[in-house]
Amino acid sequence: MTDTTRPGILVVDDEPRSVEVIARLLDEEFEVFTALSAEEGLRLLETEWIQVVFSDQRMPEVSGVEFLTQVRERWPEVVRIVITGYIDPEDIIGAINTAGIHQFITKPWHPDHLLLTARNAAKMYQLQREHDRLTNELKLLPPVAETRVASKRERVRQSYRFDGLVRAEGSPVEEVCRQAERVAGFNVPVLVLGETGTGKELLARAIHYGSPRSDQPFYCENCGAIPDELLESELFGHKKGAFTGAHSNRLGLLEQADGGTIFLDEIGDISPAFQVRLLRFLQEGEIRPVGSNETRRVDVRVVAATHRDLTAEVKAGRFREDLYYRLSTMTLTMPPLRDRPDDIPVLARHILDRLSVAHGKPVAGFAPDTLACLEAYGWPGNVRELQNEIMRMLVLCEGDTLGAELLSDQVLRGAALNARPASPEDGPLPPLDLIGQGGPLKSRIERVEAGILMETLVRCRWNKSKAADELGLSRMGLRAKLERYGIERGSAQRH
Ligand SMILES: Nc1ncnc2c1ncn2[C@@H]1O[C@H](COP(=O)(O)OP(=O)(O)OP(=O)(O)O)[C@@H](O)[C@H]1O
Repeated sequence: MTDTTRPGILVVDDEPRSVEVIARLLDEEFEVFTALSAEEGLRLLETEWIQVVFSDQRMPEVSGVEFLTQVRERWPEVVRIVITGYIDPEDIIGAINTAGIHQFITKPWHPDHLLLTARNAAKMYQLQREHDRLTNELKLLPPVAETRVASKRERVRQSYRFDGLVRAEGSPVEEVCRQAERVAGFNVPVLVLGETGTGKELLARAIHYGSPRSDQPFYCENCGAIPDELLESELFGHKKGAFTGAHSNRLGLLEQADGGTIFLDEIGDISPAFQVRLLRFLQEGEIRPVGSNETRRVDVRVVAATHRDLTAEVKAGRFREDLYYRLSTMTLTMPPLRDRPDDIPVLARHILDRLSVAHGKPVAGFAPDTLACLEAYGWPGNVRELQNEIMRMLVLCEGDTLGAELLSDQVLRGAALNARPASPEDGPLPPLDLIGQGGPLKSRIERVEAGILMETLVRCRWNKSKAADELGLSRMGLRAKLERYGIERGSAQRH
């Protein structure tokens, strides 16, 4: 069985004696594989975990550079080194361009030099892998204004702290974060429940970056709507030829996340067969790539999430009870945005600041009636939908404030419909079904304004001082507007 703790090195040379000498030299520190031809070398690359290739330049069938060009095409991450008897500057440039050669070693080589080259190459492989991982994580990062951190890693960590989950004081999200912070330090699985867009993934990242594993990788896999075979190969990896299209070996995410955390989103959607596969992994801590006979032990913390009611799924027999208990040592629930309306203005402000910096479009903020609508709307898509709405408004905005006229019909209409009277005698529902109808912008805006006035008065139980305060109007200003729109308590609005 391959020793995955030592870097794998492949030595290719048609001279058995040369191969043997190099192998003996490197054997103490590396897992060494040897091949007497390029063809044999390619076969080994397909099946073994190899990070560095040393190849002789002069071989009968293909040259070292030609062989390493093929290696580059199929395994670009592998570090490639040529051993050659002569050095011609033009050959070097050609080899660097076509085969991406990391280094040339000239014959006769010194053992110390060869060993040092092997060590540096293995280190380079690791650094490159780490770099790729951080770049991937940074791609997913929300841009953070005013954050100056020393390193990329620190930037990632800073962005995903628990206070990166924006919420108002006293929000139910505070309690969720408190519990998550407590469980972060324990090496136990966490199940995050909540509707789509509520911030489950953000919470999972905060758990990882708040845990002792924070220096290790964090990977996400969306398990929903993806066929079993693909999911299996994504998570567990596969060997070349394991199925049609498996052109090369592939390292699964569970192995890549070794030492760190994997976030399995939409876990409630996995098939019964895959539930068994996952349960086995959780019980044994071992993975076996598709098409391979070898198992490997990995240490990965699992944070799973679903928008489904998983206990109901268990009761209905669609989700295995044993897997449910394995995953849910600690269960956290992200509340929907409509159940935490106080978070809306804080989140809206945060999102607007972030987007206006990211898109270089400074705006002062939201008009009071815009905020009132944002707070009244139900947000079935939660924070993600709020983000999209604000982005849309930012694109359309021509002034320096986001006015209600920029809101989508959906939000305007939904906000109005949600603004139910506190009791029947408090008055009629605002006639905001008119909003969706056509007409010149000015009259549509007036209809929106009238609706917002009505909604605010209903919510403030017709306390006009409170409504005026909330709307940022003087009492006189409010009265003028009410007269203009013919709004009074107990009467149907005339617009
Ligand atoms: N409290 C919050 N503070 C700041 N941003 C948030 C917050 N909650 C969610 N977001 C943002 O909203 C978007 C959706 O969040 P996230 O992807 O974490 O939700 P989710 O519940 O995992 O969604 P899904 O179930 O659809 O995968 C992300 O861009 C995230 O950064």
